[in-house]
Amino acid sequence: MTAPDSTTTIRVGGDEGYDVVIGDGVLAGLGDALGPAVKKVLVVHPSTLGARAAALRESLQDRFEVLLAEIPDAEAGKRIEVAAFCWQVLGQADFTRTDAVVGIGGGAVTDLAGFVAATWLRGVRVVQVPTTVLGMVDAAVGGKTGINTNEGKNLVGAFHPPAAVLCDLDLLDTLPRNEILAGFAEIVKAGFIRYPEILDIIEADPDAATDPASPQFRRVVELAIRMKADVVSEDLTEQGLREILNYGHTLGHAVEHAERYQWRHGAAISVGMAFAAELGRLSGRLSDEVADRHRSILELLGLPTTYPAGRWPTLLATMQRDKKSRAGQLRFIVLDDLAKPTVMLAPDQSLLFAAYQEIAS
Ligand SMILES: NC(=O)c1ccc[n+]([C@@H]2O[C@H](COP(=O)([O-])OP(=O)(O)OC[C@H]3O[C@@H](n4cnc5c(N)ncnc54)[C@H](O)[C@@H]3O)[C@@H](O)[C@H]2O)c1
Ligand SMILES: O=C(O)C(=O)C[C@@H](O)[C@H](O)[C@H](O)COP(=O)(O)O
Ligand SMILES: [Zn+2]
Repeated sequence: MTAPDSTTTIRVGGDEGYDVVIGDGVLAGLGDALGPAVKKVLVVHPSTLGARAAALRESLQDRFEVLLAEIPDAEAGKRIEVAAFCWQVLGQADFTRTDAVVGIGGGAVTDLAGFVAATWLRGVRVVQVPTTVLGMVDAAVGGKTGINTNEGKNLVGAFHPPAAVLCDLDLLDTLPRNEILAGFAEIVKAGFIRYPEILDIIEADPDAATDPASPQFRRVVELAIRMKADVVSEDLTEQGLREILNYGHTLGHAVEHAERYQWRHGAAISVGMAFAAELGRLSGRLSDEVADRHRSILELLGLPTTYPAGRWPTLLATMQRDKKSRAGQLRFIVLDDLAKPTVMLAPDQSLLFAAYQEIAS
């Protein structure tokens, strides 16, 4: 496999179509992505990317008035108080509807920055600059924005597609290895629900696949983004098809909540996919081979696939608030086979418990 030294552009369709641009150095295109009408720009970033954000301001300030908003790291940034802080900055700077927000950071930052952009004056332009693998392949693409509440994950939010997504692979140079691996949980998800080629590439050589300099990495990242772009182009507001992107998330979000958001999202989703595989197997939909492949590939990547047995009642209670629930009935995404996701409606409590027993530690 030869590494593409060029830039790839994946178009997301729909009423407000936009490009996801992937490659080395693509951040240089940020000024053009913001567009000619924009006068003021708020760059939202975590402290870990303070130097990057300052450099960005330097590079943009001959064309725009640039403000920086440093927010708390990771999930601590996805809170209403942090959104209120950003609204205050925007208000004090007289941001108008022709101004724009830039989110530079991992998925937590792009979710918060997108939410601020969605709500300020009922919606201003946002350009997303994901700096984690997870942000590039999933969070920054698709226009789902939001924050957490005490009761659960992403319970408040809006669909607000970005004007562009710039996936500058150079930004991954400083990303710790455990964050790269956490991002692979969403790449594996894309492999199970749409592109099994992803699974083959990872299994053939996990070290190469997870090395941002390798052609294998570029291939799996692009396949995952293509999958997400195709799905959200067809169903932005999750009326149907988009629910497949929630594979592993029903239990995964409950694990994040139980862990008070101290676990990586990818790690929680890994446990959630192991659980979804068992649901598929025990309900007679999924072969042992495909179900077992979940655990083996996730463990190959050093991701967790088990969770303490005694936590089941708490997890079950939290899952009731899952956004896919309808009239108090739980709904899970499960597989009939590789690349054949479907909805399982109101599964019996005994089936859920039995599936949990299979992943309980
Ligand atoms: N909106 C969506 O469609 C969507 C999809 C998937 C996940 N998400 C959300 O994304 C979040 C998880 O995103 P994440 O895994 O990127 O976590 P994150 O945003 O918490 O970032 C992980 C850590 O990496 C650090 N970091 C980021 N970029 C770095 C870089 N280039 N170099 C060094 N350190 C860097 C951050 O400071 C943070 O400590 C969750 O809140 C999840 O709910 C949203
Ligand atoms: O984009 C989507 O749709 C997804 O479900 C992608 C998920 O990976 C992501 O974690 C998303 O934030 C979950 O959304 P939620 O609506 O279940 O909170
Ligand atoms: Zn996710």
